[in-house]
Formats: sequence, C-alpha cells, structure tokens
Amino acid sequence: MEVKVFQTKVKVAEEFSKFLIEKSANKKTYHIALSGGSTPKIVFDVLAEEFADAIDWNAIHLYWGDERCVDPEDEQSNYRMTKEHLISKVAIPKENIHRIKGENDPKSEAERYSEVLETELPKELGLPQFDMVILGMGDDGHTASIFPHEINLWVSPDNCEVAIHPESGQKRVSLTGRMINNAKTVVFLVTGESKAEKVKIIVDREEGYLEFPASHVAPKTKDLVWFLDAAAAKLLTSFQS
Ligand SMILES: O=C(O)[C@H](O)[C@@H](O)[C@H](O)[C@H](O)COP(=O)(O)O
Repeated sequence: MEVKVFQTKVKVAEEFSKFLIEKSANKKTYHIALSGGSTPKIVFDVLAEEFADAIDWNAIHLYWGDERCVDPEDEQSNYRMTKEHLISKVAIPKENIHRIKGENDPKSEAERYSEVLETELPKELGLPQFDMVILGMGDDGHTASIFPHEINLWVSPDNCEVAIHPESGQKRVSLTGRMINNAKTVVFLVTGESKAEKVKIIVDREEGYLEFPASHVAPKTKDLVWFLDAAAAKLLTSFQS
C-alpha cells in the first residue's frame, strides 16, 4: 500500500491524472472501473481539461465500480456524472463505454454486468481482470457500494451484487471484492476532512478496522495507491501537514 498526500483536491486530481497517463501509456487496451459520488468530479474535470491529449482514448475502456439503480439521466446516476465531467469532453469511442444500466431490474443487471466483465476483460487466475479500479470511500468506510451493514457482499462468489444504501434504501449494483482485488492496480481517491477518521483507522489498521469494507481492498498484485488531500490525511500518524 502506498499513500500519496497532496495539499489540495486539485493537486490530487493533477497527480492522479499523471499516474493514469503513466499506467496506461503504450497499452492497446486499458480497462478502468470508475468510482462514483462527488470526489471524482474534480478529478474527471482536471483529467479532461488539462491532460486529455496525453491519453490514447481509443485504448481506454470505462466501466463502473458501482451504479445507483436509477435512470442514466437521473442526477444521482454515476454514469451521468461521468458523462458530464469526463466522457462529454474527450474523444473516447462510445463502444468503449460499458455502463451499468441503472434503469434495469437490479438483480438482472447485476447478472448482465457480471457477464459483460467475463466477456470484455482479460482473465487472471480465471477471473476478469481490470487494469485499474478507482475507488472512493464513504464517511462510513464503504467502498464501491459495499456498505458495512452488508459487508458479506464483499466475499460474494459473483462479480457483481445488488446492494442497498443503509440510509436511503436505494438499490445499487456493485462490484464485489473478487473483482476489485483481482485488478492490476487499485487507486483510492479520498478527499475532505469528513473522511479523516476512517482513513486513519483503515490506513493505520487500528482496532476494528476490518468492520469497514474499504479495509478489505487488497489487490493480489499489492499495487494499491491512496491519493489523499491534506484534509483527509490529517490524522495519519505517518503524515503531518
Ligand atoms: O456511488 C457512489 O456513491 C460511490 O461509488 C461511492 O462508493 C463513493 O465513492 C463514496 O460514497 C464516496 O463518495 P463521495 O466522493 O461523494 O464522498
């Protein structure tokens, strides 16, 4: 696990963009699962507006780590957020966009998307392998849409599961641990003071850390990088701003 801390969200976005450019350079295809929520917005804006020319978008295939079970034009849709902040600004072929169809029946969509991953991704150890999975982390330590109250979904034998948001009850389709931990590279993009307490427990492996799904992210390749801003990292013993 590598922890990179930068003073501001914009700096996190810039440094992550350079990281992605380096990782995807000279690759014929590069399969990335994206996180949703609000953190990626600034990252996608910076990537699209400042670094787009350094990426071969014909090689990039976009997937999602999770999606809310809503229409793709709904303001809660992770696909809609990604389209607004990234896809609409770069020359990525539409056939390279593999969205989770939030408008479908959740259980059927989890099955369909599991099949998409089997078909589209190369295999490693018999499982579909992403080149990169980008994750966020909730204030409650969830990641993708695996929440603490349903942490059993992490060890599902399937590639995707239907999850339920603990407060809103909203259904979501999420990658499971076996997809996330089979990736070549896993990146956490976590910013803001509200994340600091869980970042400390999870990164410093404090007592009870395994209650939180984000703690279970451990790619077999060991290529796990946390990109944090100073606010999210402020309680880390290994970092004092
Ligand atoms: O669909 C989602 O909401 C995300 O995939 C989720 O896992 C997100 O990454 C965290 O909840 C952090 O969200 P913020 O970036 O909004 O804090």
